Formats: sequence, structure tokens, C-alpha cells
Amino acid sequence: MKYTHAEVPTKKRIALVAHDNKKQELIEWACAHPLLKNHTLFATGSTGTLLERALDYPIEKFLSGPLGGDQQIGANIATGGIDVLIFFWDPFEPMPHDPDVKALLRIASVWNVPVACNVTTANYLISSPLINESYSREIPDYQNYMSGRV
Ligand SMILES: O=C(CO)COP(=O)(O)O
Repeated sequence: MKYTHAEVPTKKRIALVAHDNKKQELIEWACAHPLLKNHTLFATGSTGTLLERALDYPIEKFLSGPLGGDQQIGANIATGGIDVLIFFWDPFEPMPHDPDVKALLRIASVWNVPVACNVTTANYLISSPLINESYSREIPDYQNYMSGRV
């Protein structure tokens, strides 16, 4: 695989997602970090509705996770529309949409997007100076990949 770079803007596009047993944790984390409001926030349906209420800040909501929201966020990562993923997934509960969860985590890895799956990592991420700076992110060179296939 050949790689190229994408410029990540100063104002990040941050996706916030939590499974039901982790929603309260994510809400408390988001409320404790008002700096999030310097960025554009996205979320899956139920997570987004709860966060919007708690933060009193607009959140662009996708479908609910089990109905395709995880896949929508994954598609946005692949097309360069999301720069950071905060995904508090539940390690104790099997989900009907486990394949979607795995696919979202995989595609974030493919496109070298930073992912926080727990509060500690989210704290490290949000306190990184890079969250308020532009950043050159290494990504797969799609043109090169395609030219080798067709
Ligand atoms: O299921 C989810 C992530 O896999 C989250 O979806 P909701 O935010 O709609 O609950």
C-alpha cells in the first residue's frame, strides 16, 4: 500500500458514539470538556440526542447505530469527513450490530483516524496540542491503489 497525506483542519470534525451502558460515561466526559465546542460534533442517533441535550450545543446526528449509524460514520471517515472518533463501545455486551462496530473500528484504522475507546484515551486525545492545530495525516493513496487494480 502506498500512502499520501491529508490535511486535518484545526477545527476538527469529531464523531461521538457510545453503547447504551457507556452513554452516561460519554455524556459526563463531554460535559467535562467544553473545549469540544471549538469543533464540529457528529454522533450516532441516540448518543447525539442525549449529548445535544446535555451540552446544549448542536450535534449533527446520523442514524442510530444498530440502524446504520456506525456505517454512516465509517463512510464519512473513508471519505475524509471525520477527523476524530470517540467511541465508548461496551466490552461486556454483545450487540446485534457487532459487525458494524468492528467495521467502524477497522475503517478508522485504515484511514489513520485517532480513536478513543475509553475515558483515559479520550482524555489524552483531547489534551493533545494537536487537537487545536492542523495536522498532516498519512492516508492510503487511493489513486495509486486504483491504478494498480483497473
Ligand atoms: O450502537 C451504537 C454504536 O455501535 C450507538 O448508537 P446510538 O447512539 O444510536 O445508540
